[in-house]
Amino acid sequence: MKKNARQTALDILNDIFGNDAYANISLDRNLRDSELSQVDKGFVTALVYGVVSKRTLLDWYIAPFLKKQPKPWARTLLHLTAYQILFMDKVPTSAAVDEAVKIAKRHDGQATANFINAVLRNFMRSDRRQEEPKDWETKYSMPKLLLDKMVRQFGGKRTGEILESLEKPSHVSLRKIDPDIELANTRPSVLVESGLVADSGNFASSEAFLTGKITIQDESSQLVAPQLELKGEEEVLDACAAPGGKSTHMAQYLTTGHITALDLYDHKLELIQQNAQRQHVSDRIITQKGDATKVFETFGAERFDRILVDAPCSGVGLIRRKPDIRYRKENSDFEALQQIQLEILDSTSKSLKKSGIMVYSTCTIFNEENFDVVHQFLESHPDFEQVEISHEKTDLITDGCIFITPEMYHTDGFFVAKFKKKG
Ligand SMILES: C[S@@+](CC[C@H](N)C(=O)[O-])C[C@H]1O[C@@H](n2cnc3c(N)ncnc32)[C@H](O)[C@@H]1O
Repeated sequence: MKKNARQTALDILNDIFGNDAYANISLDRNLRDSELSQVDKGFVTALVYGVVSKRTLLDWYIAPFLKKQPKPWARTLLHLTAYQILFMDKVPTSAAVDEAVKIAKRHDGQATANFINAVLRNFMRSDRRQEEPKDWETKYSMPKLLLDKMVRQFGGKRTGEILESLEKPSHVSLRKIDPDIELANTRPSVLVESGLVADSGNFASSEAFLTGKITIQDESSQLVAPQLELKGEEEVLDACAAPGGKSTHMAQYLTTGHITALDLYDHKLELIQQNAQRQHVSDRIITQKGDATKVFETFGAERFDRILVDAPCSGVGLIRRKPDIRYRKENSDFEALQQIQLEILDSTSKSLKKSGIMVYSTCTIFNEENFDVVHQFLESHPDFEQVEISHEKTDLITDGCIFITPEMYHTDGFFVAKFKKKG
């Protein structure tokens, strides 16, 4: 039997919460070969991301109507249906409930179907729908660990603004590869010359994307490549390169120079190659499997003119696009990541030529992976100095670094620091 959209969404959600699958990967795996129409695939994607980003809140709405604790899949089915009732104006409530009851019956028989039916009907008859929780942990479905860290770093007011902005749908951000390209329903980015922004749209299947005239890359991430000050002939190391967003952007500035694009995994190196081919820069990008903490051992001293360390990080700045990130963090992750980030910088710094430029970037908003790393690196590497970054949008700059949080320009949260090796 052909699997319908809601059943597909439920299966993906169970994969995420039951098997710890990444939402984007599970969506891709389940939708790639599915017989669903494009509209239904869009519906599944909206359901999955919606339920993931509002899981705690949805549970708060249905909890008073649970006379017994449902099995995990049945609880997720209730979340899925409550999400349609509360947040999807165009979906008729009756269709959402009827389909939930059918799924429950197929899955576990009539008794469970009756239970799901009773919970949902009681929820709809109550005033609960008009209520809103006050605490941010529930209202924004944000785990306490992250919430506490945000409040400590940003204070209550700005944390509230960040959380509120994460609730709004992401923009689609594009990078122009053909500088003259004009695309309907897009507007120029106010942050980067290379950028175009759209409120929505499936650009990955557009002619411009497939022929390499544009690519999909967040505006904040497009701020990185210009910091390398590439003239064209440089030998560049991109130490953590996959899937190649920044390697391919840097390659656009090169003529005779090359980028060595390093990453740990073969399947990720393939993604860089695919991206480079589509964007017509594969002659300037050499992929290599390797560990960025061992760059010095692999490449030796003073080998590169420029180095980019787009480090593995907690990715908290990406929560709007990847809402499941919030459930994957533990305190020890932040400490471990800082250690790796410093190890990578230590090793790569030795392979940079004198007077060379090294750029460090992350897609997180927490100090311990950003400013603290910069301070510790500079303290232990007196042969390096920080280069102050400037930008016409002066609010992007904090202590000489680009530091952008998601509420400022509705982009991902991002950090960029720039260093020079003394001559
Ligand atoms: C933030 S992502 C890089 C994104 C990429 N620069 C881009 O713009 O598309 C970090 C990457 O670092 C890789 N990575 C993690 N640890 C690494 C290590 N020790 N050495 C090399 N790459 C590593 C991960 O596989 C991941 O692809």
